[in-house]
Amino acid sequence: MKAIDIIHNPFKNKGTAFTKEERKKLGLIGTLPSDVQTIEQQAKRVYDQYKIRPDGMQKRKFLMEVFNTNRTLFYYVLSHHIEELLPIVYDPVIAPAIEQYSEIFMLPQEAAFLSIDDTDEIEESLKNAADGRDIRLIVVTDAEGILGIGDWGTNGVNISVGKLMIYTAAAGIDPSQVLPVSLDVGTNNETLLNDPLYLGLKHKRVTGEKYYDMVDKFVKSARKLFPEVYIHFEDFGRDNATKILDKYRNDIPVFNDDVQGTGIVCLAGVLGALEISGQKLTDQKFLTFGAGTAGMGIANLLFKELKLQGLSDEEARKHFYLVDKQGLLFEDTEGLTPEQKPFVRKRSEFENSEELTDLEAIIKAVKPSVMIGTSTTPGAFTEGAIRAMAANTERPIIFPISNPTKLIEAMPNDLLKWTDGRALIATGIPVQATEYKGVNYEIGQANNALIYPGVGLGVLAAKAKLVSDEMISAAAHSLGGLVDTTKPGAAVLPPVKQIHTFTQTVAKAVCETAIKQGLADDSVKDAEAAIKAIKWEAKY
Ligand SMILES: NC(=O)c1ccc[n+]([C@@H]2O[C@H](COP(=O)([O-])OP(=O)(O)OC[C@H]3O[C@@H](n4cnc5c(N)ncnc54)[C@H](O)[C@@H]3O)[C@@H](O)[C@H]2O)c1
Ligand SMILES: O=C(O)C[C@H](O)C(=O)O
Ligand SMILES: [Mn+2]
Repeated sequence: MKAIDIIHNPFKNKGTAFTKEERKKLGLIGTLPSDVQTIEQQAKRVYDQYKIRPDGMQKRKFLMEVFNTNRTLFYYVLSHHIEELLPIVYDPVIAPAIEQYSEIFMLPQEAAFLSIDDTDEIEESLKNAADGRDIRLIVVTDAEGILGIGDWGTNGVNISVGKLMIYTAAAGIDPSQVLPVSLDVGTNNETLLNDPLYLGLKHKRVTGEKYYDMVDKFVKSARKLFPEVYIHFEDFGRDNATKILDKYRNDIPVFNDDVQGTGIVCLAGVLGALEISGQKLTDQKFLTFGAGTAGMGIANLLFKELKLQGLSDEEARKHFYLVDKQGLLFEDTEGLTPEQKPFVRKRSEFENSEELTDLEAIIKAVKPSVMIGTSTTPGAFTEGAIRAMAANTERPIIFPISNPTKLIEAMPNDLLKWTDGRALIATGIPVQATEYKGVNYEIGQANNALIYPGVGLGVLAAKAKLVSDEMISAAAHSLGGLVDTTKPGAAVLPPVKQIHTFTQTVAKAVCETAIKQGLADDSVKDAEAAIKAIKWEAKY
């Protein structure tokens, strides 16, 4: 290999840290400045440069340069400053980076770009992008529902890249074993279609059979080329997310982060909140505001949990109230999705069912104790609605988790004010602790990023054949007991700064459950040892 190929390969490059011996052996003599640096010195240089960049996007662009040049150094810096850098490489700054992808494009970041216009090239494309690497984990998106910002076509590849960064920084997944994938099926985003710089296919989204055939071809080619690969689906549209998950989940290890990852982090958050309030899950009434991919993923996981706690199917269903664009969802509501149908209510339960299209009126009629917002509607949790909720519930559990920041249903400081400090809150984006009447309230981050890296590490360590409901439930429960709930203002979830530790906890729970269920590879007997064996560290 030529010197230039080594220095320009982010998996191999060590930059100024190549030792004298390595420089000699690799033909790098004279291609670098003389001083040989340690990774600590390089990291200081990177971090100092990062600090002087003026805003989130500039900081992100700078970090992407490091990512493009030297993966080990990038992950060293990212994992040492995870709390500070997470919002830059991931949500919320990832949102404008996706919107501007075509304009600021520099390098394809070793992603695989699959085109619906050339489906016979899918296998070849995956192979080229992997470039001989042993791929164990794929994050794939068709970008129809990027966060809450909608359809971003091939620009959405950034979410695959960003989610994978967190896998490595939080859980120690080997970055040379991952592959971001963009399924380019076209876009319905007019801004992109009219943008001469747009880098994706310039036609409307292909749907129906042709679309599902492409997804299938991708899944089959990926499993053929990389027989153990675990496939994480991200930000597919509402009509496809659960459908695709259900198609594959009984055969191969797959995960839909918006459905399952969000379900796990919200269940963990609700359990954390109930630890603080001292209440029981089976006594709660759940209102999901936004009954789409994430909202139904959350409702379904809470529903399964109620059943695990002894409730019958029928009893458990009674605990749920779904609200979507149409208002409270009833049996006769037009446009129900297959996921929503099992959870709808009867009009006869309410005297004023016709009026239940407005959140405040719904809250007054339903009296929920838990409300989770995945509606992509900023400010939807109004003062009136929240005061109405607080009037019926001592410790209302309120999670406005729509992303990015501009779409959040309410900000924690308002929720605390409107409930006189009684609300138990978690948000999707990171929010600083906030003071109210002398108490410092820590705000838990109910973002699936707290969960999916640990789930993935557990699945990969187990070499799991499938991702079962039991593994999902074990992940949600494993976060319990990590927060000191006796402290006034305690968060409902553990803080991001502890992500390295609790990711291990989640991974162990997932891997142990796989072993117990006979879903792990026969060679895997001890979860902790299996996790340790695959953990990658950012060092030369
Ligand atoms: N924090 C997390 O970990 C996390 C995870 C997944 C999704 N999310 C966020 O949740 C939001 C939704 O994501 P999704 O994947 O479920 O999208 P989705 O499109 O599948 O679902 C959104 C739902 O909200 C409904 N909706 C729109 N306007 C509404 C209104 N005014 N009132 C009530 N409902 C309304 C839509 O009809 C749809 O059913 C996004 O902002 C996303 O960023 C957060
Ligand atoms: O990406 C995130 O921040 C969480 C989630 O997957 C989302 O779609 O909003
Ligand atoms: Mn998502």
